[in-house]
Amino acid sequence: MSKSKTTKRAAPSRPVSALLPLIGLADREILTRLVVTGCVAATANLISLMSLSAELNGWMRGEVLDTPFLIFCLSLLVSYSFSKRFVGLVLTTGFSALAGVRRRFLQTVTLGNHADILDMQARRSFDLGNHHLERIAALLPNLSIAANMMLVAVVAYLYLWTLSTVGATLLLVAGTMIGGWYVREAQRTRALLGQAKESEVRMLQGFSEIVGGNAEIKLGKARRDELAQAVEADVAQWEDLKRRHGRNLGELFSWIATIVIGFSAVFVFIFPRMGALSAAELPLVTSVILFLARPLSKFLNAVPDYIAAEDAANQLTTLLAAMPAAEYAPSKLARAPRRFSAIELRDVRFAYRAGLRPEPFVIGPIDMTIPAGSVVGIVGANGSGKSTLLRVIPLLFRPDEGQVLLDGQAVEGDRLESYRDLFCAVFQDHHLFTRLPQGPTFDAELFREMLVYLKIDHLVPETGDGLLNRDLSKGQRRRVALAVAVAEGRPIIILDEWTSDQDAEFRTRFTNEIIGKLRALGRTVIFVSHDGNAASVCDVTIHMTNGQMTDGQMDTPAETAASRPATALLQETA
Ligand SMILES: Nc1ncnc2c1ncn2[C@@H]1O[C@H](COP(=O)(O)OP(=O)(O)OP(=O)(O)O)[C@@H](O)[C@H]1O
Repeated sequence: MSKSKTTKRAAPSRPVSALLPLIGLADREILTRLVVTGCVAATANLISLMSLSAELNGWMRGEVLDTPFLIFCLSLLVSYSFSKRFVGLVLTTGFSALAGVRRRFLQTVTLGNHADILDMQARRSFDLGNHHLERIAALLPNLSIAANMMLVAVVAYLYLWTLSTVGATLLLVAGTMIGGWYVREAQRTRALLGQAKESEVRMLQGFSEIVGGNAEIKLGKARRDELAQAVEADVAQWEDLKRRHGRNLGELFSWIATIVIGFSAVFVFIFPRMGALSAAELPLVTSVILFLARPLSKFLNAVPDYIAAEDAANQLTTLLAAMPAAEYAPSKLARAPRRFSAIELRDVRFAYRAGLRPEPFVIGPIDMTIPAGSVVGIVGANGSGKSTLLRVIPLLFRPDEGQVLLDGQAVEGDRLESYRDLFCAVFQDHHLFTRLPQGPTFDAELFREMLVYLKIDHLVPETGDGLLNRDLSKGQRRRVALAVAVAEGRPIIILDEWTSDQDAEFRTRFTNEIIGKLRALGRTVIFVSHDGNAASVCDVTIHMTNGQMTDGQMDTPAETAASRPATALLQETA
């Protein structure tokens, strides 16, 4: 079987902004609509200001002007409705694009038909990706308002240009210089936040170690002090970085107000004295400058947020580029297959990807046959590769070499999904879903019957829903999980050390009864066990030693039920 581990997408060339394409605003048509809407809103905004200022001038001259008031009302209305459209367009486009990213997570990381289905790396990427996504989503409303304000500032600035070329040029030069400084400062402030986040992660890890290992550290004073000191150091570092960040942010925001008022002062105090502005122009220019102050400070205030969102978008884009290309498609299977004759593993070899160890753990080459209806036990020492093999058989881990055959045909391409559908499993780290399967193949009657058989029915509500809401012990959870697996009706049941959390009664019942019951239901059972007696109920016993299969012959089954032809049993229950 050919290896199909993470197929990486080609790394894209780095664009000017990672945020805009990510939130769907790099699209030319949307950008044009945004600019037009924003400019109409900004112009209307400016007209309302100008009519206000004209009215004020009129009053000062002892005149009452009716027309500007009408213009004021109309322009205010236009400004309101177009600003609303602008912000709405940014937010709807942005959130739709972010929902698209979420769908991509769903299709690739969570459900993707790729090798690393249980890979921690995929889970980490998912958590990290979600974190970035949340940050961008939280900043988006603020940024959309700031973008709208930026257009208002641009229009007001263009108007200022018509009133005072010297003033507008001075403003542009000073604005470029001060803006450059401001962005650099905002980046430095943002970097502090990044460092604070790192120490926060370490600090929270420390806290969860202390909470998780509470019982252990209560028994060992030295260990407790050591952990407490490490967490205290992280808390102190986090505090220091957060304080510096807060101070810098406060300074930046104060600068905004100072800069804007400083500019107004230049226009009001200096320009008229220099003769650059006439007494008639002064009130108009001053009102434009004061008008500029509001959108400008709103825009500048959002710069640190924008840097944070760009940072998150950059990381998210890198993550998306590295995501596996294999995508999930809704199942075409109307009904899971219920019959097969045999599964064969031929020269199968699987290696974990290199991690902390210099040499990754390898299993194989494995050769084995699993006839339908048989009971296969996998035994061996800790770390010998039993659980790994248990994930290779249903192809949750795809072999690097060799083939898996279903009824003599290699399981590849389109056959993979229907092959996996033959199995249900209770792994060591199994997940008990909050809702029972809803499909027609789930046998609710058999589920209740199994709950009674496994003596857990009194703790599971009649509907079966909210299973996880019940405070079940580990052993009880495994019993419920087994009942669900059986009721799902798939022909093969995988059990990884199912007895490890069971009491003495159920440990004994597992080999003496439960396996026999599953066999009688026509199920093929593949299980891992440390129980020395397990081999006595198996048709095939696989002995694993350091990833190698040292023995895998068909033993004589201890249970008489096994002597019935497997296919006959399957046909009975299908
Ligand atoms: N995700 C992983 N990445 C890399 N190596 C792993 C991973 N999971 C397990 N291993 C390694 O593979 C080896 C076999 O692990 P496996 O869980 O299959 O053993 P096992 O026989 O089931 O052990 P146990 O009886 O303790 O459950 C171990 O040495 C383990 O360190």
